[in-house]
Amino acid sequence: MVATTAYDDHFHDECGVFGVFGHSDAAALTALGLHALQHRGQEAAGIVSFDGLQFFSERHIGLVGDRFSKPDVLGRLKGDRTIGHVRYSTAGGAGLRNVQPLFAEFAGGGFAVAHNGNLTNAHKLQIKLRQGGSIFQSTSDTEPIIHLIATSQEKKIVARLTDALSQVEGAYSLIALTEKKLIGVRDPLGVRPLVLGMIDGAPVLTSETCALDIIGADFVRDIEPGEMVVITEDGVESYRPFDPKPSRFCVFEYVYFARPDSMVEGRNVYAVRKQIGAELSREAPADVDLVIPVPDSGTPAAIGFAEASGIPFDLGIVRNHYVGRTFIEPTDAIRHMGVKLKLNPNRLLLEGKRVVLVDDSIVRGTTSKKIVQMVREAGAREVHMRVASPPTRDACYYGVDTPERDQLIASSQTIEEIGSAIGVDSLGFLTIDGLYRALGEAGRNRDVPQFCDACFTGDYPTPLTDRTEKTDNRLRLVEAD
Ligand SMILES: O=P(O)(O)OC[C@H]1O[C@H](OP(=O)(O)OP(=O)(O)O)[C@H](O)[C@@H]1O
Ligand SMILES: NC(=O)CC[C@H](N)C(=O)O
Ligand code: SF4
Ligand SMILES: [Mg+2]
Repeated sequence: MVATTAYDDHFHDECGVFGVFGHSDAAALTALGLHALQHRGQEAAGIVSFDGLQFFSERHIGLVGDRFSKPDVLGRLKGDRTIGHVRYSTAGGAGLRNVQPLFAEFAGGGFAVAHNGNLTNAHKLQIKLRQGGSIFQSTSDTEPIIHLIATSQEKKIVARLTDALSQVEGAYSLIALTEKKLIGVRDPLGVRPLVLGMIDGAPVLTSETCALDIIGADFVRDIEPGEMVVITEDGVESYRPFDPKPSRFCVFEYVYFARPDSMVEGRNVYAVRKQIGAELSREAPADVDLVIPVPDSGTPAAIGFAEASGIPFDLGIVRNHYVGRTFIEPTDAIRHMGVKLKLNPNRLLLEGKRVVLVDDSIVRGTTSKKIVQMVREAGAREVHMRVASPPTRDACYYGVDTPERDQLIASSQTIEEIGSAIGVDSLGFLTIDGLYRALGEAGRNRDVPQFCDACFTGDYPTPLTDRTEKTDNRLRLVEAD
């Protein structure tokens, strides 16, 4: 049986995109770029290329390395321009028909699109489009964009895409490939990242700079919120098709999602996480012998906590790196081993010690409870916990697959109650202003918040139309993956 592990309760990464225009190794570079973005989505991956005559598409369930490392697969992706995607589904299920890039034949030629984000009015749009005659091939929230482009009254693809995107709500960093163009666009709030790079004179668009590093491309700049870049053989052109708005980049990218070695909106993610740990040590100090990270996601904040507090840092929990997000679970007994499949206490180090565990976030609290128990059983005398983000009280609708609000422990329990539920001697969270300070701000601007922080504050920066209108979008065809 292939089942989801006990870790499936948490915030999942989202998706990653990568595109290159005008390079003889386009498909191989894209596969490498997607490999660097694997942390953003492990369910499926896909690449579409164009060779001047035809488009080629390879979309597979599974990891990039498993599916896109073979010469025959890359050999089928002919041409000097490609776009690719790694997916963690937020809408429509994980089946192959929802794996991106999505592709459509328009009157004006082929069109492939890869999307990071999630649309909050996709169901409503789907219903309206179906009533108008559209036939949907997937249940992905990305597909309505294709139908909106197809039915647009505008002439040129850039105007048609703008027309389509002006009707969608939510978050998107998109890249699209046509016969003549590679297009990149970020939603007006810039919730998800997108950067421009350059390799051997060929422009690259991708989610994070770590995907530029792996192929040796230079980082050129972030695509701005609300900006559309159109790359052709003549170069890179920039458009501002939407009304300007104050940006609301996802603060959780800094806390958890982005890779620590990426530069995101001008900040190094690792440096921000260390700064977050330093803020946390000032806001919620702990009188202990050791700072222990919950690996890997809690490690940079724990280093920052230790440096700022002067308390020694040590690896009191060791992680098994070969545990995937989903794997074969032969029996229930093994499934119930839960967190031990992934994490193991470093007993000699913990015995008799007062320790503070530092993790990036508490979602349902189930992992934290098991880790605390495990560290106590390994002999720790006191176990305190400090969390490098505010309590997660609300779900995300912008490209991150989160449990619903009622599954989030902080939505119904106070910090003291969470502390006793997970069994710690003391529990402290970073405040929302502390998080903003770690990002170099004086604090959260209540009138015009500088980031999206809705999962901490409930302050959603766009309408949540499908949710508020309870739009029904039942899956009519259920396919095997
Ligand atoms: O409060 P809980 O619901 O129990 O879970 C919280 C944990 O879940 C995430 O890690 P996860 O184990 O998913 O993966 P990671 O290795 O990416 O940190 C997160 O980083 C916390 O460590
Ligand atoms: N996590 C994402 O960004 C996913 C993109 C898109 N919403 C999908 O479900 O495929
Ligand atoms: S709700 Fe949270 S995870 Fe989602 S975009 Fe906003 S800050 Fe990021
Ligand atoms: Mg974690």
